[in-house]
Amino acid sequence: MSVNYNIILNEHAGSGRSGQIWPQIKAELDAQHVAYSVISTDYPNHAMLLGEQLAKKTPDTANANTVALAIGGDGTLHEVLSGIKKVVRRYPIPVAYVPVGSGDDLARGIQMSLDWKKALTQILQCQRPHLYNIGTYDETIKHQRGIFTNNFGIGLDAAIITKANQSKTKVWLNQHHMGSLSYLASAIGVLYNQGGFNLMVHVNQQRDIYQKALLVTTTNHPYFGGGVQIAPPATMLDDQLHLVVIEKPNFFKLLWLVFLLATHKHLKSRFVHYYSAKKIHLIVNSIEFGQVDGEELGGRYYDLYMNVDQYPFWIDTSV
Ligand SMILES: Nc1ncnc2c1ncn2[C@@H]1O[C@H](COP(=O)(O)OP(=O)(O)OP(=O)(O)O)[C@@H](O)[C@H]1O
Repeated sequence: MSVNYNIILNEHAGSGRSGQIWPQIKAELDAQHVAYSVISTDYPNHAMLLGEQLAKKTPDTANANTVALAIGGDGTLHEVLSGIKKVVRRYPIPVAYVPVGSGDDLARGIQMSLDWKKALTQILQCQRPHLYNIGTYDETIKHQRGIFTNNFGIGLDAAIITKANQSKTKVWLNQHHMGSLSYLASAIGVLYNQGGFNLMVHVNQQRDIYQKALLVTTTNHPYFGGGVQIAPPATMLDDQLHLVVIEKPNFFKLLWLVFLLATHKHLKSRFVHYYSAKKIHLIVNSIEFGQVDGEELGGRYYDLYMNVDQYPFWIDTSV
């Protein structure tokens, strides 16, 4: 099947690494006589509008050969897919991305190559769409709906992402091809300052109340923060959302928890609670940082309903 790739390019992803690599990607596409068009983002969140425009102009027919190809990080793919999903379609447009951002956690989550050349091959040699889980959310206080390919986080992870996105260290680490460390670098200061908050979790018939939640992350796959395995058992193929709640211990136990997290043993800790379900309802009645796929939501209250859905990706990770 001959495919037409509609490229949405964020040259700013990976603190500009994406823009540096793009000429090489273009040369590869031209050498392989791939059919494509390309539009660059002009401002933050522009990829969402470009995704929406693509969904509006693409005929809603079976066997359409359009693929939306994001070039950037997880945030760029998130924006493209969010824009596409604004348009109700019978036949969804498959999405793909070349992971050239800072964290690239989705690529890790679906076991896609983190090397852009190999990742491009996994896209170009794909023969059919592959269905993966995505999350959908409905936040009823601010009446905000959306999707997440990776995770929706409240508390510590969101505070770390907010700090990383504002830090000069992220730029330096990206320039030295260590972008995934940028979240770790920001974690150090935030760990000490982040307070515990009140959380209600409603999953299936069960309601749990936490007085001092520190991190509340609902995820589709194991990774957040550039390769940290927050939910090791999660997979994007199991039709489930995975929720990890970490309660705030004292500072020394927190350092021990960080060690457990680094060695993937944190789920055994009494401060860590793990849920797996198709639907998750969370209430947070204090103002806490939030993040969706690494994009900052700012500080806010939450009355959050999340569901699992599926979406076609034009990526063949067996290549
Ligand atoms: N033209 C632009 N000017 C400034 N910012 C832009 C522009 N286009 C996109 N952006 C912003 O760039 C940000 C970073 O993109 P993205 O999240 O894809 O990369 P990253 O943060 O480096 O990687 P990751 O999400 O994988 O950690 C997004 O918030 C996006 O809105």
